[in-house]
Amino acid sequence: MSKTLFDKIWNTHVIAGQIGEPQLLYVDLHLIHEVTSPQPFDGLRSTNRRVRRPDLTFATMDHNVPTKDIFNIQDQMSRLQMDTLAKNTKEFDIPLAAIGDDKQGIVHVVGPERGLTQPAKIIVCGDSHTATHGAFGAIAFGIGTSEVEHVLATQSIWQMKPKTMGIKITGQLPKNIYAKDIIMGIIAKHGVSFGVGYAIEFYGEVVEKLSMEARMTMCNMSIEAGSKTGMVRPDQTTFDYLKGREQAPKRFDDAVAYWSQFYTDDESEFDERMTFDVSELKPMVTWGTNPGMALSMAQRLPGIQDENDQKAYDYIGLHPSMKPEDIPLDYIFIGSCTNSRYEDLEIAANMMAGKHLAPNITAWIVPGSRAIRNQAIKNGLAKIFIDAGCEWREPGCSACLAMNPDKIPAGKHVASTSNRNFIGRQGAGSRTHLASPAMVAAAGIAGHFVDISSEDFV
Ligand SMILES: CC(C)[C@H](C(=O)O)[C@@H](O)C(=O)O
Ligand code: SF4
Repeated sequence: MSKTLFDKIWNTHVIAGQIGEPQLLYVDLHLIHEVTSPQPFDGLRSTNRRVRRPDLTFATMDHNVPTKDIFNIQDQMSRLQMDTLAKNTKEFDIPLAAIGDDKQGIVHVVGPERGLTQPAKIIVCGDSHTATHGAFGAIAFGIGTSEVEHVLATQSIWQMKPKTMGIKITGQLPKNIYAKDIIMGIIAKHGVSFGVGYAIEFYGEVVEKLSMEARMTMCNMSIEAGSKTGMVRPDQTTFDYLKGREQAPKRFDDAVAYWSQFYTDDESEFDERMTFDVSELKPMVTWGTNPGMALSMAQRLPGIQDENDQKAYDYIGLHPSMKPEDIPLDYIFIGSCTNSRYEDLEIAANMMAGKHLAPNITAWIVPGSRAIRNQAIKNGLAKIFIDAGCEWREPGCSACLAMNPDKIPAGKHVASTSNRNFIGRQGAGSRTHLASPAMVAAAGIAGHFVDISSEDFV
């Protein structure tokens, strides 16, 4: 019988339970960060249990890292969370990439970078953007705090099997249009909850040509469509990315042979299907307070349909029928697990090379990991950013959610490569406009958003 990629991985991991009820699944990789792990470890201690597979668990520090002066953690809560993670990982023998460490970075950036994220695995983390790892053809999803404890203790998790949705991406990607625009375009069209209850697989000719970095950006934002899991079939691009990475399988050819069995046999197997054509896609930006409140550079800000729109407009300080070019920007932020990988920085640096930021703009460039940071310094990207007038920071979540000193001030507008534009997300009263790294970099130079896909843009 033909099966989906999702079904094949699921079926190889069921330990107990029947379809239609929660099933117990084996977990191949458990990623941990400082925010959602303190209680689970307390739970283990209070019941005198150990971590079942510390070797399949990996911890990093990301949310609370001060990206300017990494060891100078002023905030008491942040410091407590970091110290607690260091203490817990030591006590339970879990590998930790602490601040300053070569392997440290945003959890969803370092998993793939180390080669821990691999096809056909089940990967969990107490973090909603775990969907990112699905780009490798893994089932990867965020879990709650009590589930983190369960996985630590048993290396397994109870889950209801979701339905599957195939999103076929067709057409030709226009100039300067990226994976970020595709996923933002899909969410703008179908809303922030169409994926609830579904595991999404992205497929089709456009996806096949995307780099691993771009696939990660798409899968990362599946959660913003309500789906806990976004995935892409593993292929040669996936295998080439993984080859030679620190934690990649040593018998690599055998691994590739195994991974190659994991694909959707027939698209008619999806419970739900949709198609998204990118040929006419324009750069996307958000105007409101959820990722679905977005428009393309060819549109004007929408009219007020309901109370939610009114609230969003009141918060964001804009008005209907404005052009996206007229959104007054104060900051640009290039970072987060959506868009802080080397390729993202390279695209942004290309936009900024030999140019300088507009006088109204403050820019923070925050690489997703120390490895990326080092590579960007070595290859001259950091210099381009610094010469353009940007602040070049240390790796961490930074202004993506402002759980650290990187906060956008109240009332200020930021063009951001992150994934959420919720009220207060990037600092109390901050006003977020999500976009691709190329768009955000170009906005930094121009001082406002510009249509980088237009013929006139050079
Ligand atoms: C802090 C963490 C639990 C949270 C998440 O789950 O996503 C954060 O990473 C976010 O992006 O909002
Ligand atoms: S970068 Fe942002 S979205 Fe990603 S894990 Fe950190 S806070 Fe969450």
